[in-house]
Amino acid sequence: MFNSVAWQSLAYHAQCQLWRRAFPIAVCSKYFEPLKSNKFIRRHIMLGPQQSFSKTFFFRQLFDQESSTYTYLLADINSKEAVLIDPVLEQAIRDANLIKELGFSLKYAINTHMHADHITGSGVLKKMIPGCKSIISKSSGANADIKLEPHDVIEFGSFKLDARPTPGHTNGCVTYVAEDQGIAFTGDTLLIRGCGRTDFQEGDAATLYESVHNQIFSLPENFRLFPAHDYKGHMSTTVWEEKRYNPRLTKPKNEFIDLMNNLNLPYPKKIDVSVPANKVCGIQD
Ligand SMILES: N[C@@H](CCC(=O)N[C@@H](CSS)C(=O)NCC(=O)O)C(=O)O
Ligand SMILES: [Fe+2]
Repeated sequence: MFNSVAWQSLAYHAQCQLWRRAFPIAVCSKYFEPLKSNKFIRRHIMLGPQQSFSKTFFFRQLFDQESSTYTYLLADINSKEAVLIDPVLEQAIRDANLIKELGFSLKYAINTHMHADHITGSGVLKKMIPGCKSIISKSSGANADIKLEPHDVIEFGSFKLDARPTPGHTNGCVTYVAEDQGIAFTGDTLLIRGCGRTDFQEGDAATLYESVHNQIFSLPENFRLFPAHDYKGHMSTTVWEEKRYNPRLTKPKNEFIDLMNNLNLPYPKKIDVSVPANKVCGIQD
């Protein structure tokens, strides 16, 4: 459980305690102030160990530069069953080629929500890969082969994803949690040091705040989080990090609502084509 960083931190802390005894208050409070509440040690421990993946769990993060969207390919290496989370239309050939090359069989093209900034690849992937089914939540209002109810479980090989409802950015937003791998795919509900906007579709800041605090921040702190977008070059985060450093979601609820209602962001460039197409889970013919 303790890695070398944690041991070093504890050794350092013990050393500091000895110094404190030898030189009370004046010297020590100046130099060892950060250790006062053990924050230093906790930071080292929580930034350290994250759960490793099972030996047969395949994980690949893919990126679409134009929309800054992350797509995730997950698979069971034994059974070869695979899923794609949040595929992008323009990257469908890239994704299908990768799946073919690796010898996987794509069971599901899964959406975290009805995207407003790009067209999902799930419709086209269904055409390209016979047997692949599209998935979105029932509360998204979109059509798909499978419409999820809250906490439905998606299975591929020996792995599963729990569909936690996290409305707020849209009504149908879902965070997919792979409990046994210590990871969650947050869509646009939680972005790294940010969150999805709440000023269109069925956006609601208070609902998003509750979703994050009840469904995401309640996960173990060492869980890794993978969002649907990042605009600053970051790739993943953890529950521990976001609970401390997310500049929006660490605010009290009333301040968060105020901030979200005054973001004044321009609408996504492709909103007028994306939303109608995503209502049917992407282009179908
Ligand atoms: N410039 C982009 C759209 C950027 C944007 O609005 N992103 C959304 C997620 S996609 S629906 C968002 O929620 N952003 C949160 C934020 O704080 O930026 C485009 O024109 O496509
Ligand atoms: Fe979105």
